[in-house]
Amino acid sequence: MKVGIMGGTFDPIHMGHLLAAETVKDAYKLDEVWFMPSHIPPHKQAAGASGEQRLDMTRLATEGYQDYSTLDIEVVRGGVSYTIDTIQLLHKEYPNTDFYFIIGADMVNYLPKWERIEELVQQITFIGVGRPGFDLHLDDLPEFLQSRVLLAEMPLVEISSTAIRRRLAGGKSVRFMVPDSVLTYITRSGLYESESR
Ligand SMILES: Nc1ncnc2c1ncn2[C@@H]1O[C@H](COP(=O)(O)OP(=O)(O)OP(=O)(O)O)[C@@H](O)[C@H]1O
Ligand SMILES: O=C(O)c1ccc[n+]([C@@H]2O[C@H](COP(=O)([O-])O)[C@@H](O)[C@H]2O)c1
Repeated sequence: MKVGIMGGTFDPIHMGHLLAAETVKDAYKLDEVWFMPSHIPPHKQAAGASGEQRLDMTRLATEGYQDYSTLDIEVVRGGVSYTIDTIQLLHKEYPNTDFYFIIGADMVNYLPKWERIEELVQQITFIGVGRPGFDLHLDDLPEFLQSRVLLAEMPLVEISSTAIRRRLAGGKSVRFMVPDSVLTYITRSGLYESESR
């Protein structure tokens, strides 16, 4: 089985994440995509919403799609969510599955700084997608990475969780930027009413 892992802070999950997953799934004929909220992201400030809230929103966004699901493994593990630790666990639990890690162009450029990246690229293939404001090409990456990163073309989506949080704090609409079920959750729980970061 071929499974895409869409890792993220998902604070909140938005249409850019969902479209990236779908485009890669289609381009590389993956059987499923598993969305995986991190506990503490390795390279940025801790999330605004709690791990449980980000899991709830991710579950709402993926439920009802039989080829999408949500993995709670990093939130349950706690601590800083280094991908190398997670992938080692996933390989143990699913020895017959090929994993592909889906990332946006910002993360492709940042790959050389990932924890134990030399080891990680031996264990997983990355698939990068475009994101407005970030160049997506592999020439600047070290050679050991270039052959382990595939690219997929996707319609560029100029949406970020940061912009969504800002809009909500400013009382602006984010309808159609996030799934309706996620918007209802945000509104009911009063998340992002003020700008925390
Ligand atoms: N609009 C987008 N198009 C393509 N990829 C995206 C987009 N938004 C996020 N991604 C990718 O999805 C993954 C998870 O992103 P993340 O949850 O950090 O969202 P974000 O919008 O970048 O958040 P923030 O604005 O809080 O930094 C990353 O690999 C990121 O590059
Ligand atoms: O393992 C690392 O060093 C590492 C560094 C940066 C990002 N990641 C992972 O990449 C995914 C996207 O990261 P982020 O911070 O954009 O949500 C998420 O699953 C992170 O845990 C992992």
